[in-house]
Amino acid sequence: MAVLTAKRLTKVYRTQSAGVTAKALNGIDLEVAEGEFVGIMGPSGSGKTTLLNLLAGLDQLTSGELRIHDHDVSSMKPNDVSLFRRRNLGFVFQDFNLLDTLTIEENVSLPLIMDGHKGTQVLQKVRELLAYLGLEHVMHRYPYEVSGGQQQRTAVARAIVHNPKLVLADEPTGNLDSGSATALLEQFQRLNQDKKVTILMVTHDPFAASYCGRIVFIKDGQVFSKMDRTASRQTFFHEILDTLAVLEGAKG
Ligand SMILES: Nc1ncnc2c1ncn2[C@@H]1O[C@H](COP(=O)(O)OP(=O)(O)OP(=O)(O)O)[C@@H](O)[C@H]1O
Repeated sequence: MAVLTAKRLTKVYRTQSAGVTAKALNGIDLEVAEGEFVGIMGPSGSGKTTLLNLLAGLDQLTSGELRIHDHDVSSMKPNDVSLFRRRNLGFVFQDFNLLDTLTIEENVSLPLIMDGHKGTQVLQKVRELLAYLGLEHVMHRYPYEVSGGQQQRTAVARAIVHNPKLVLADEPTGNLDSGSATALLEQFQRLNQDKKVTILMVTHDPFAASYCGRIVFIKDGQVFSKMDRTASRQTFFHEILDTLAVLEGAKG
């Protein structure tokens, strides 16, 4: 079943200077099925952030159709979009975005509390997840008292604690050292395989992308090519490097 279906998405930005427009997305089609781990790659300025913002309901499409879990997000009112986003999506950002005034455990509890859940039910679910992600020994600390890798795993726990239909990750390894990045990618892979979490990840990094099951390459606001992982991660990594070389070399 498709979790996300985007058809002919376009986004035109109107810049401050009168009459000047920038076409950031130019007819993107994208489909993500339940249980997939999909990567989005593309050169700087190709439209990755714009695409993610549209999928997240943080910005409005200029034209096209966007369905998430059979809801037509493109025709929802802004208030409905924010509620829909909170219930159905999870987010992991490059800079973690944790609240410094809350402990690790409280940060992860927040989505459930905001959704009206209370007491032991919240505590049990959060502690289970923290244990699964190897964070139980730091759960009473504040974000600035744990490592970057632990902060990002906390962000992952917060992104999935309410069982969202889709997790959107924007350069999640961008601020991590290589050891923590690898650990995070292995967690993503485990969550995807064991817990069937559906993930869409934007990344510049071919190593991070090699953990995905499928990559969609974009260039100049359009889909340039798609690639499925059919063999080992190492083989996929080399295939991604080859495609990036063609992508960077191709005239826009
Ligand atoms: N608010 C804005 N107003 C006008 N143009 C914009 C705006 N945001 C992005 N753009 C333009 O839209 C295009 C796509 O930008 P976007 O940020 O989506 O690319 P990106 O692939 O995420 O780039 P990067 O990898 O450098 O973050 C670029 O040409 C950019 O200059």
